[in-house]
Amino acid sequence: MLDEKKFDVQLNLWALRIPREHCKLATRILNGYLLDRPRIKPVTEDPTSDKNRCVILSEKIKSPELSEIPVGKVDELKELFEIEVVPYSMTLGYSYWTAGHVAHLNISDELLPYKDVIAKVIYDKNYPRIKTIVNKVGSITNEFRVPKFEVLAGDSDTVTEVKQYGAIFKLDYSLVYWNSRLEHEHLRLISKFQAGDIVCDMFAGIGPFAIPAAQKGCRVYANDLNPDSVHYLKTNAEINKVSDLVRTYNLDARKFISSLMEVPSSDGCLESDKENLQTSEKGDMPHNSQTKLEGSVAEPPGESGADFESNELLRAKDEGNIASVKRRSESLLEENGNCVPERKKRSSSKSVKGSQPFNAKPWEHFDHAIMNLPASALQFLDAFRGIINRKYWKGSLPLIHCYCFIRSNETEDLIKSVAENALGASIHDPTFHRVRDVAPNKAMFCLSFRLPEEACSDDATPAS
Ligand SMILES: C[S@@+](CC[C@H](N)C(=O)[O-])C[C@H]1O[C@@H](n2cnc3c(N)ncnc32)[C@H](O)[C@@H]1O
Repeated sequence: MLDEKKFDVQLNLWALRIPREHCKLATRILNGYLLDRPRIKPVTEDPTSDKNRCVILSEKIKSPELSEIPVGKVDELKELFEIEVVPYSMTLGYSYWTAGHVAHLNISDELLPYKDVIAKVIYDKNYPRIKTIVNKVGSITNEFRVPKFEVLAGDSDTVTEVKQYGAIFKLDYSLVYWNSRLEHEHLRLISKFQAGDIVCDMFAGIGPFAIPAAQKGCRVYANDLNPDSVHYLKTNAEINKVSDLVRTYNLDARKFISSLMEVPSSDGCLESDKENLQTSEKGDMPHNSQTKLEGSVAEPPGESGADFESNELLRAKDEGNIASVKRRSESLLEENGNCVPERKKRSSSKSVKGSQPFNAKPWEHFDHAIMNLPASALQFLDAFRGIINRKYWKGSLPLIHCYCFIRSNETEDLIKSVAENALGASIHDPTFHRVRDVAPNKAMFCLSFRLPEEACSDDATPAS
């Protein structure tokens, strides 16, 4: 008989008891220092008074002196209200420890000799709810950020489904990147977007930003270099019924953004479209030459885009042609097989906010770029140098959300200067949002800023 009590984990934490009207601001100030556990909200009712709330602090806050929180933040709170620190205990019981049908273990070195026994017990006690037990092996070194797992018990099928904020994500965890701990962050960033916004997700993975953004009514250009991620990105757009708002690409991020920003020539067709046509006509690329350079157009089922994708995109000769092939498909979709002169096309993307179908022109406007590849996204900022053509651009410049790591011996100013060097321009009013600690001396941050005007100047050279 399974003793469910054995699964209990007792958390002895600290919380701040604060007037409810200050809750929003206080949680913003305490960003990075709040309890960070999936499915648990760090703000709860105060059992002693409905005028207050309890803001539960992270497990790393060890004492009521709050010495782990920077003094500046504590001072900011003190200006708002008198700080009252109270002990806060909670038990994460058997029901908390939900799992998909795969249990991921990260067995420490000293327990490795017992890994098979551990796996067997978990498997026997939880089958059929859990069908596979895996253990993470080594650290992630490959460019697609895919961890290696060994199957310790059960079915070796590595395809699974997870749910986040009402969206379903299908994935093969042996082939693609996935991290359930980013759920809050995905949600936080999407909460900044408006319906109708145009979003470029440069390192989209299987879609945890792209899908909920589309569910909110944003139009999303989603790209990933890993062809398996793109496969699941498309699948997930279909499962969540947002294919008409998500366009998927399988390119290097620099190539992706520069292709997307390519302005069509005056006759409404891109120069590279013409080259593409020639390539297709010559037929020097076999139909089945689908490589990781495939770009795809996620059109609603039954639209003419489907044929276009299967016949034309698979023939695309190199990465540079992909977006232009895609854009030509937009023209084709717009007017039944003909490239449409600019004047006949619909008006600017901004004027169609929230409308269907997906008829954006990213070289005229996009609102947000998401760059979640924290180990190197800062270096990819050079991709924005000189890519915006002021002659065509409408409205304000886009907001860039660039994820990065900051070590304890580094400062936000240092990271800002790394970003500025890559951009070739000064960044004004950046915000740093602390996402989570990833190691004792290293935290993941999201650096958000508006693309500086300077980065659009003719002197800013595009990245090669
Ligand atoms: C940290 S994951 C983030 C995935 C997703 N945005 C998320 O939040 O879960 C980074 C992704 O970038 C992709 N990637 C790595 N190098 C890339 C490149 N040069 N261009 C485009 N995508 C790349 C990887 O395949 C991986 O899916």
